[in-house]
Amino acid sequence: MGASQKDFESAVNQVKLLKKDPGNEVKLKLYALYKQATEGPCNTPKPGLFDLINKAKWDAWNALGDLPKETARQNYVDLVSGLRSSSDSSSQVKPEADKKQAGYETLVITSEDHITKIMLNRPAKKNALNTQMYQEIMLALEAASKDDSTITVFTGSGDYYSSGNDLTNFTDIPPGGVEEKAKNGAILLRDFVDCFIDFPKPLVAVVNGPAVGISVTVLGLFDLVYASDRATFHTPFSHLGQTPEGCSSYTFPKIMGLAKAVEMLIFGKKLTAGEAYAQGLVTEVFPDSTFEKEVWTRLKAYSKLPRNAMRISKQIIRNHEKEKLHAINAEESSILQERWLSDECVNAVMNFLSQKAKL
Ligand SMILES: CCCCCCCCCC/C=C\CC(=O)SCCNC(=O)CCNC(=O)[C@H](O)C(C)(C)COP(=O)(O)OP(=O)(O)OC[C@H]1O[C@@H](n2cnc3c(N)ncnc32)[C@H](O)[C@@H]1OP(=O)(O)O
Repeated sequence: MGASQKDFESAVNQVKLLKKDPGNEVKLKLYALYKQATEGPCNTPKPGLFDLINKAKWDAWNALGDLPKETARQNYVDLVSGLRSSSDSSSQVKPEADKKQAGYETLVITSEDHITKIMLNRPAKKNALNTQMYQEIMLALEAASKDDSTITVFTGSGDYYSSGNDLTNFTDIPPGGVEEKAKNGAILLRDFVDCFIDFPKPLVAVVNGPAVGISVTVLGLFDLVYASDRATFHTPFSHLGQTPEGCSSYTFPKIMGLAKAVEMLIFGKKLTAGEAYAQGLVTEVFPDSTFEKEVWTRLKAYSKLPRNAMRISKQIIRNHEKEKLHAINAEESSILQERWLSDECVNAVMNFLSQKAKL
């Protein structure tokens, strides 16, 4: 006799209680069997090219063809029963370490000793910048520019400083299509980088681990960059079919010379912290074991310096270039708007997303 509706419902509930993630392949099977058991053969339209996850789900369901509902129900119950026995023997605990200040979901912001610290806080995603994080950083910079702190510090939570732009930003296509997505992305990028160009107080990066993409390029707009010797600096733009942003097409050649900037920005050479220091992108490198202690001792001392003198000195140093930086930012953003629509970029992003797809 096949599984009853009650057995099936119970299996559906048991899936929610599994202690161990069964992995994408099994989740696809479960999804497909569930849909077949409850709705019958797949007859919904195939999702679009960019909609990777729903497309994978659709493929799995569609592959079941005309499998009868009863058989699908039985197969589902059998699959869940197998998963339960293997899941009971091992449990996976997801770390839940985020203590977030009210108002921000992707950042932890603290103010102490006249220092406003903005911590990127998506450690499970290596602090990749999703659209919410871009927006929250802009708000945080606006608030920090007006608060009573003397310096503002960026750092990352967990083992990464940041893995750069969240590549899932390229999914979730609006009704206006990919062109609208790219246009909005370029506006967001431009506004985001403008906030760094205009930030009036000394801006410090405490680079606690590897940094990728836009988290590296904007370092050219910071006033101090302290790095752990575990940090690396990587701008794999060509690999992603993309081009430099964050004003790096201007700041990097200026900071490190054309030859070294080209190695990073065109050929995607990943620098160690020592190399980044030698090339002038990093102010100082510290051993990882004493990084936090040394850096924060230093910053606390700096934060006691007179606020107005620091702010005015920054203005004198940076103001000549502001107009130019805004123009460069606008140009880089508009070039990227085109790039995001290119086959080179679409294929590279899809490659990453399909390897990492979670269902
Ligand atoms: C058209 C609209 C655009 C809108 C955006 C506007 C503004 C954008 C402007 C900037 C444009 C580009 C600049 C860039 O920053 S380019 C650089 C982009 N970053 C990358 O290419 C890095 C991709 N990630 C990796 O290569 C690897 O994850 C890693 C960082 C080397 C770490 O490898 P790992 O093996 O140690 O860890 P891994 O298992 O891969 O990662 C853990 C989980 O984190 C997720 N994740 C990591 N990085 C990203 C990322 N950049 N985007 C999305 N998700 C990321 C990864 O998927 C894992 O997740 P899960 O555990 O599988 O769920």
